[in-house]
Amino acid sequence: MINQLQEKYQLSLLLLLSVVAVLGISPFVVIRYLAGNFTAAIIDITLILGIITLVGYAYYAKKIRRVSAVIAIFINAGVVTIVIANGIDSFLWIYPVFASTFVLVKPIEALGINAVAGVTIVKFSNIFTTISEDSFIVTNLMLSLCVFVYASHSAKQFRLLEDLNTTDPLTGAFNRRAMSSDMQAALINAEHDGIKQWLAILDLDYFKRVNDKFGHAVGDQILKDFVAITTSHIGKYDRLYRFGGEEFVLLIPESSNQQQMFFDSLRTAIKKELKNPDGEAITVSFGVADWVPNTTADTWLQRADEALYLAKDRGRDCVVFSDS
Ligand SMILES: Nc1nc2c(ncn2[C@@H]2O[C@H](COP(=O)(O)OP(=O)(O)OP(=O)(O)O)[C@@H](O)[C@H]2O)c(=O)[nH]1
Repeated sequence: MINQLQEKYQLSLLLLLSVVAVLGISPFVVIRYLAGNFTAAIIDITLILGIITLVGYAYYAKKIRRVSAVIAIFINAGVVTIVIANGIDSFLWIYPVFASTFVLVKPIEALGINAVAGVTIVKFSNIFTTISEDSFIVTNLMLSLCVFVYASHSAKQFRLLEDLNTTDPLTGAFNRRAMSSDMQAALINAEHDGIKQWLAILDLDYFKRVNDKFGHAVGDQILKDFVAITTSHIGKYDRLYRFGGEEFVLLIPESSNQQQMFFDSLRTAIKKELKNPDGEAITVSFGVADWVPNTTADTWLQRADEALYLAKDRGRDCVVFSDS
């Protein structure tokens, strides 16, 4: 859900790479055919059709990572086959293919795939009667290592960008952007498989008094403590978002029928662990709405907000469920 940015980026790279590959390989189908080298022409056509099919599948099925890995293996197998079949004439294809592998899969996986392809070429092709085996190995190692360093660095930058894009800088909870895309995914899943899902708005009680009495910096620390405590009590797939100010949203994508107990025990745990500097408990009010057919992001939040309003009205420090 959170990896949408990465997925979009990977898909655009995949499309670009496939266009470059198709434009680059297509002329060779004609050249090999005219030269009477039908095996090479058939391998080239297979590569082009394979790449178009796989990229088309990735685009429509949205299985970008898996298909990228298949394409990486496919083009490496293709280059190995063509170098073994066609010899020195096709040798230079190794370099763009090995470099492209780093665009398709994780750097360490690309190193592995390239290593297998390189060793296969060394073992089975006859190109080393024309070129030096040492040069082949050293130039490939240099290429792979340089691209490996670049790709690793770029992957790290991407993770950072993704964190900045989806995380609230003060508390470390997910932000509203992440919440919107996760809610859309949760709604699609619920609509598709009918699994009950829950959305709760959690609002710290009388937080203004905390700020007024202890100052904004202490208020900030309490918000961070709240996130740390809540996160430690929720499930692996449950997600906490900062909705704004001292309001947070908890999205529970799959759940048992024990929701009343779960939210109450979470409320009690927060009350027990979240304290102001005088040691007094800070309480939280919960407004909870379950997923019902035809729920939209807006109606879901609205129902949870109405339940929260009732929780505040009933004296705070309690859980109120929307009655749909
Ligand atoms: N320290 C700090 N305070 C914040 C932040 N965001 C919002 N607040 C404060 O949260 C307080 C919210 O106050 P109110 O909306 O009146 O709510 P409340 O005092 O919690 O009262 P109830 O919600 O009715 O229980 C305000 O004082 C805001 O300044 C933040 O990032 N840091």
